[in-house]
Amino acid sequence: MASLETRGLIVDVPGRSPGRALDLCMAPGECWGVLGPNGAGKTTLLHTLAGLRAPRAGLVRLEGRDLPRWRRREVAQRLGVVFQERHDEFPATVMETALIGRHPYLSPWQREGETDIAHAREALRRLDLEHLAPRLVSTLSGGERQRVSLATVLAQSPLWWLVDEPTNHLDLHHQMATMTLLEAQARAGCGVVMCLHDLNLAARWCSHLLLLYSDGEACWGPAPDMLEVEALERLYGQKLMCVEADGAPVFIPTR
Ligand SMILES: Nc1ncnc2c1ncn2[C@@H]1O[C@H](COP(=O)(O)OP(=O)(O)OP(=O)(O)O)[C@@H](O)[C@H]1O
Repeated sequence: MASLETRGLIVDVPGRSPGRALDLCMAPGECWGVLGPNGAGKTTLLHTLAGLRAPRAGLVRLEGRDLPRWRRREVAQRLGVVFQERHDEFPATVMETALIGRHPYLSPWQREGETDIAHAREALRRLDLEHLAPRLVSTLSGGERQRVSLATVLAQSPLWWLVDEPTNHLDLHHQMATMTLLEAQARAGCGVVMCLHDLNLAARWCSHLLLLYSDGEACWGPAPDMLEVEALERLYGQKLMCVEADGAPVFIPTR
């Protein structure tokens, strides 16, 4: 019942023919990677799943109920979205930003309480950001800001994580730490849907994959079934070779 589903979903990518309707059934515990070339509609799909953008056709269903039938606050308690870039440049500190994750649980003029502050502190600790708590977000590096976005959703404790490029701007250590965090969320009973450009992160960490093609075609299923060299070459218009390392397939673009 805690599933996130789509029925006949056509995401609204302007100027594109409908392509294949998405009938996805994503369950808690699963980690979905959305792969595809630039402009294929990955971000648009994520925003549609979050109810931030209307689909061209079809519907999104959360816990068996159509998304528009939920109250916005109920959705915010269940779906956490990590956007690719944040442009809201309010002069807020790292701590104040993490506390925004608690707003779905507060009434409009209610101040954050001790539990909220404890959630935010713990989220900052998990993302290696404790020492930056009093800093203005506008003064942070790209990778530090990305970790603040992740910490804000962690403080929110959503059932579903919708993440656009989780490793954007992150160094190798923080890439691994972030993927480990998302995997731990899935193990703890959350669902994760993430757009990824790094095919190898997807191959290593995702239980399921959705391949979105430029023309609106799509296919999806358990990751091992989707990691076919030919399908991936067609997806990216790029020749690939595949080797195995550390127990996972590794795809290398050939020159
Ligand atoms: N408001 C808009 N008006 C016109 N075109 C738009 C609008 N929003 C998105 N698009 C177009 O829809 C297409 C899909 O965009 P989207 O951001 O979902 O792609 P993406 O797969 O996430 O790409 P990327 O890998 O570059 O992040 C793009 O071609 C984009 O230019």
